[in-house]
Formats: sequence, structure tokens, C-alpha cells
Amino acid sequence: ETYTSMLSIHQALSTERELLRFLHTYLEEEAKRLEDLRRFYRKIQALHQGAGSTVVNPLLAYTLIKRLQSDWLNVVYSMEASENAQALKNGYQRLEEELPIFEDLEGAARGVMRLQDVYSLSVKGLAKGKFQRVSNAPLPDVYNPSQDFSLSADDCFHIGKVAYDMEDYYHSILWLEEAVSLFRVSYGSWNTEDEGSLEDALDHLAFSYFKAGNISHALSLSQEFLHYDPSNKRMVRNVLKYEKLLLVNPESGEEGGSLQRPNVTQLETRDIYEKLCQTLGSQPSQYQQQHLYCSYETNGTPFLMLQPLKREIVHQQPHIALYHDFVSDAEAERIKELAAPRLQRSVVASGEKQQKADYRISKSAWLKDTLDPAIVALDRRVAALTGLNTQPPYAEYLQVVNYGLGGHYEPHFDHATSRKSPLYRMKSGNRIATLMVYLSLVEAGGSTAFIYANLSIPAVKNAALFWWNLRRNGDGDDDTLHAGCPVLAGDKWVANKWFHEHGQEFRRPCGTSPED
Ligand SMILES: O=C(O)CCC(=O)C(=O)O
Ligand SMILES: [Fe+2]
Repeated sequence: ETYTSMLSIHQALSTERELLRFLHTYLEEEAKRLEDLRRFYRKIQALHQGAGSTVVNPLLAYTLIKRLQSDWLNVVYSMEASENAQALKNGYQRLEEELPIFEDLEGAARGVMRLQDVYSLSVKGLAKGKFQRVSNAPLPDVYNPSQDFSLSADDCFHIGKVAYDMEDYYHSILWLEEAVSLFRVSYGSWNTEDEGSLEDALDHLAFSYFKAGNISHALSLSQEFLHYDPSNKRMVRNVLKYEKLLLVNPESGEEGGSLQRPNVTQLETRDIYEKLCQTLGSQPSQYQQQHLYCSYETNGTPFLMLQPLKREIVHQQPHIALYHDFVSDAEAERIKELAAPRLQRSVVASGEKQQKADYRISKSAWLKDTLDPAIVALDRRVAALTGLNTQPPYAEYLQVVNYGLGGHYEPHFDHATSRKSPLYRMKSGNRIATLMVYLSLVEAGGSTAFIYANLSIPAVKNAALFWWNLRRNGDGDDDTLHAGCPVLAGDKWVANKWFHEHGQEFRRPCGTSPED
């Protein structure tokens, strides 16, 4: 899977660089071949111009015969063109294993649509390479790429078609509209790399409008299609059908405009989740409140005397604290380096099983502390920070996560909400607390949103976020519902350390009050 982690996407970049090298060689060889053909052409043309209509010179006569018997045959049946093409194909085939598959393209297109939705971005803007908000008020762009880049008609067509194939006509209409208008501009000029055409885009867009109940749009697009391809019987039938429908119900024109976004998993919290993501983790106004403050902490352990923790309380009830500079740049790099070769598509608990899910798009790796001294050192600091037992089975191994294109983790609890959850397989109770370390700087998006606490924390590189998932009486704290917002731009890495209830009895004593 390419699209589920930025690391794989980086690897895809070097795959394409290799393809680019093959194409470069091909172009050079073909240029040489054509240059040689041009030389041959010019040579013969010069002879014909000099000779007039007779051949007096016996040498000319000889070479004419030789050319017609042999030279032209060699030119016309030259193998060079196909040899060059074959070399290009061989290069491609050697890389074929590494190339993304259709599911990757689908996942990538869905990632773009997710960014469009969560950050409320205009499709017109995206097609032009701009990250503009859909809004009446003039808002600054949520992200300014350093390099200008825009999408082609065919790029938009593919996104529209992914939506179309999922029967998601809300997105298919937006993206195919863009594809149609771009294809119209370039009509008549063909790009070798394109899969779609104006006709294809019109066809899919017309049908999307029909499914959305906007018959008059479906009709006019189908008529435009027939203008380009008048003999298409299916489209002729569609036009007749739409005309008939409009005759019966002339009103069925404008309903398509109010098409709703398709349902996502967490519809109840969607609005608040997206609002929190859209702040891009900017500091909320509550920071002026008295009970939110910064302090140096040693937790009474000599280990932290020389370098106290820099704690920022970002929320109370649930208690959420951000520890700045918890790891160094070098440590963060080392942890990512250790995780990189071990990354696999992240899973979520579903009933008694673990499985892939669209609502968590990332790859992750579990790192044992015996793997490397860096993990041992980190574990010691984690223990000093939390005062908790970090050893299995009282805590899980370190989970390192790398998000992908539009990678996210929709609102969820880290603790189990059902006795059947696979989290209980360690036989050490539920997940009592989470410590999450941000291992990278994220250009835009990717903040951590706490839905009910109504706050989102930006991915502050090298900082660690701590919160209790369970109340002192062992109940799950519903207020800890949280999410990793889609990564809008950049590469997001986090490391999770999850602590279980057992082994912490004297470190975090139980309580009976449901409030604690
Ligand atoms: O990436 C984030 O900001 C949140 C990740 C998270 O909640 C998780 O991995 O459980
Ligand atoms: Fe989580």
C-alpha cells in the first residue's frame, strides 16, 4: 500500500525518478534515431535537387540502384524504434512490482476528498493548486505550497470517477464539473498519459446529475456529449429518457444543487471534529484561563533533576498535558529510523478482531525496548514522567505511526469500550493512560482533536501529550474521545505508549468517585 504512509509515498518518488531515467534514455535514443533519419532524408533530397530529371553520372546511377535495393529497406524496416520502445518497457516492467495498484489510486483520491471535506476546501481552488476555504468570508488559504502545481483535466476526472464508482454523487459532480471544464478548454489536443476524455467526463457527469435528481443538467450534458459523438446509441436513448422525464415533471431541474455529503462513520461528532481540525491546532482562547499553565516538573525523581519536564496543562477534566521537548531531534530521528522497515498498515479493534479501516489511514510499527538503547532511554523518561510501570504486560510496546495522504484517525477512544476487545488479550486490564509523542513537524493539518473537550492540539515536534483514558474507578472517560486530524501537508509521525490498569495499582490508586 502506497497511500497509507508518507514513507511509502517518498519511496514512490524514487521509483518515479527511475522511470524518468528510462524515459530520458528513450528520448535521447529516439532523438538520435530521428536525427539520423533526417540526415538520410536530406542526403537523398539534395541528390534529387542536384540531378534534375536525368542520371548522367554512373556513380549516381549505382547508388540509386543500391538505395532502392538495400538502403530504403533498411530504413523502413529499421528495428531501432522497437528496440528503443522495448528497452523502455523492460525498464518499466522491472519496476512494476513497486508501482501503486488501483486501490492506492482509489485511496489517494479518497484522501484528497477527505481533505476537501474536513478542511472545507474549494474543488476549483484545489484544481488550481490552491488550498482555499469554501466560504463567503475571505479567509487566508489553509496551506501555501512552496511550489506551484495544478491538476489536469484527467487528474480531476480520476477523482470524480473514484467517487462515481462509490456512488458518491456529491463528490463526483464537483470533480467531474472541474474535469469537464478543463477538458473543454483543451479539446482537440490529446495527452498520451490521459485515460479520460471530454466525452468520458460528460458521460459520467450527466449520469451523476441524473442520480442526484437534476434531470435538466443530465439532459444538457448528454446533448453536449452527442455533439461530439452523435452515433452513441446509449446516449441517444438517455437523451430521450431525460426529455420524457422532464415532460412529465418539468420541476426536476434544481434538486441536484442541495446534494448532501455522503455519511461518514462518526456523523454525530462530525461538525465539531471538523471545526476543531480547521483551527489547525491553533491555541484556543482558554489558554488565558488560570488553571491552564506551564511549569517545570521533576516529579520528585532524581532522574529529572538536571532536566525537568516542561509541562503545559492544556485541559482539565479530562486532564491533558503537553510536555515540550520531551525527546530530542536525534531521538525522534532514531525512533523513526527503527520503525521505518517495520511499518505495516494500521488496524483498529473491531469486535474481537483487529482490522484495517478507512477511518484510520496510517502505517505503524511496534518497537520493543530491547530493540535499541534509544527505546530503553525513552522508556526510562516515560516512566519518570508518568510514574507508571512501562514494562509489558503493564504497558504496550511503543507504537510508532506514520500517516499517509490525508492520513487520519477519526474520533475514537484509546481504551476498550467492550469486554470482548482485543485490548484485553494482554490480561492486564484496560488502557488506563496514553502518552503520545509527536516525532515530526507537520506543515499543515494533523492536529490532535479532543471532541468533547473542544480543543485541538497542533503536532508540536518532540512534545509528548499525556492523558488518562480511565477514571479512577476504572470506567472509561467518555470525554477523552479524540482524533488525529487529516494531514493536510507534510509528514506526520507519532509514537504511542499505552499503559494498562494492572501494575499501576500503587502508582495511580483507585478511587470510588465517578468524577475522579
Ligand atoms: O495522531 C494523532 O494525533 C492521534 C493518534 C491517536 O489518537 C492514536 O494513535 O490512538
Ligand atoms: Fe488515540
